[in-house]
Amino acid sequence: MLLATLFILSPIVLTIGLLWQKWRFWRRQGIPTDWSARSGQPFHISDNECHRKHGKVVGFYEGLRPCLSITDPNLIRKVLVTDFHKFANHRELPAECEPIEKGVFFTPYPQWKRIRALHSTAFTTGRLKAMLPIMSDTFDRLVTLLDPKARDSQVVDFRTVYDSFTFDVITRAVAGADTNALSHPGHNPLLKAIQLIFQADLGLKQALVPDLLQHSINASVWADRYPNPPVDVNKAFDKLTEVEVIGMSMSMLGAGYETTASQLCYITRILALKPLYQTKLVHEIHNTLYTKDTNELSMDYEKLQKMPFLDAFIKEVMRVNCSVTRVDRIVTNDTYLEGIYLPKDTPIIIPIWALHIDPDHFPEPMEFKLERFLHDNIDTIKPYTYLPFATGPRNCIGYRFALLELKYTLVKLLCRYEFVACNETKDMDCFNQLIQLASLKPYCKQGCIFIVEINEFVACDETEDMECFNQLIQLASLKRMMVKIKQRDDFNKT
Ligand code: HEM
Repeated sequence: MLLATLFILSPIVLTIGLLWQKWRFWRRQGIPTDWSARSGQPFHISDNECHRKHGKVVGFYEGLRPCLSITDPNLIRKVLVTDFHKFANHRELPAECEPIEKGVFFTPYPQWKRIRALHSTAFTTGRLKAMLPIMSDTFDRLVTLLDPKARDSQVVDFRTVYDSFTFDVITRAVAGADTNALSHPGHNPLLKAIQLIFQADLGLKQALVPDLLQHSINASVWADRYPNPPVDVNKAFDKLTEVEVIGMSMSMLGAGYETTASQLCYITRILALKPLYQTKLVHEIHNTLYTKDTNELSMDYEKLQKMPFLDAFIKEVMRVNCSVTRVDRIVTNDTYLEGIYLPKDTPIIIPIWALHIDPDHFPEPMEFKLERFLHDNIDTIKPYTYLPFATGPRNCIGYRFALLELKYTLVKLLCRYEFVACNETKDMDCFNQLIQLASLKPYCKQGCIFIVEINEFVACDETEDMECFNQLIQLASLKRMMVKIKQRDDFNKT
């Protein structure tokens, strides 16, 4: 009897002992451990909660695997920049799924180095300047869509509009394909296929099944629009296999349209809610771009770089509303990070949003204050605390393109339109505060508790708001951005 009991109990005891050993990994090293159930909450919320509660270096577990999350600027510098080769990779895809795994985002070091170098040729200053006509032409399509709505002061869902706009810009500029998503916002098959790739619940492999995507890209790369592609780009493409070219196109399209569209949504919302910024930006546009002799506005790459108010405005929008709320790195081989032992394959998380709203780095973090990024104050921002595009050798390859597109589009929009907050725009603001409020509650561990608290708060608001808010929580991304648009009559049209 005793033997039988021992026989049954020993594997259980052994398993518990093993788990105990594994789950003491961080404690043994004196690193605070976050035990909260992270599932059910968007990353930015759980990351922020975890750092508010435990400090700037926190361990947690994904199953048995230890993971480290850091908001300490010195450690971030080491991981992203100075010791880059030890932490060079993003997480791998769950299953083999060509061609996206051959794209620059997922390719592991050292192969990544070659691919990244070839891709970088697409974002030199010369090439960015050459992309301005594409942005201009695509903006004209946007105007065709928005003008009738602006004439009637309609409420527009800018989410769908900007998704199509940025998708057209990126497909034309980076993949040399023109799918004209703006002609039917929300109904473009290629855009839908790309969106599927990023719906986590479908699984990447399944989402890639539509041949449509590959065929579209294959057929269109450097087709009609670029019968004679620039020599340097041709050379770069020669050095990539066909799968790598497709992987690259998918990485660029995927990484390049939604991120930028989200920022345009946030920009539009802030402008609508704080009209004073529209006035100030219009003032700067007028002072910088208006030519007295010709009585016209002229815009080029250099002039756009010399607009400090515009620059600060966009930076502050990106601080509070990151498109990418966290980045990760994987430890390449067993190593130490400032005395912390990290076995091979340990994920390291850099929670960008939590970093951006840390009051140690940005006083009154929830206040929209673009002064932080104006010349007189910029030096007060500590290095490695503001990272909308991350930093170091594996930072966002398209960040200069994205900033150019944001600035260009914002200036053109403001020359033509005025944005006015409607009820739904204001609700969004309230929802954002709610998310932040909830995220500051240190002991709100589960998604359900989180929602109960929201329910209490929302009880006096309309049901529709709740629906919209739930979408926000679930997807941690913007589903809609409703703002009223009006024709501007106080400005020369460009
Ligand atoms: C506002 C817009 C954008 C934001 C906020 C953004 C942000 C980011 C961030 C945070 C990363 C991760 C960097 C890291 O892991 O260290 C990233 C990577 C990347 N981004 Fe962007 N991005 C934007 C627009 C774009 C655009 C327009 C393109 C393409 C033209 C692009 C292409 C990429 C690619 C290919 C990577 C992977 C780089 C690599 O692993 O070497 N992004 N982006």
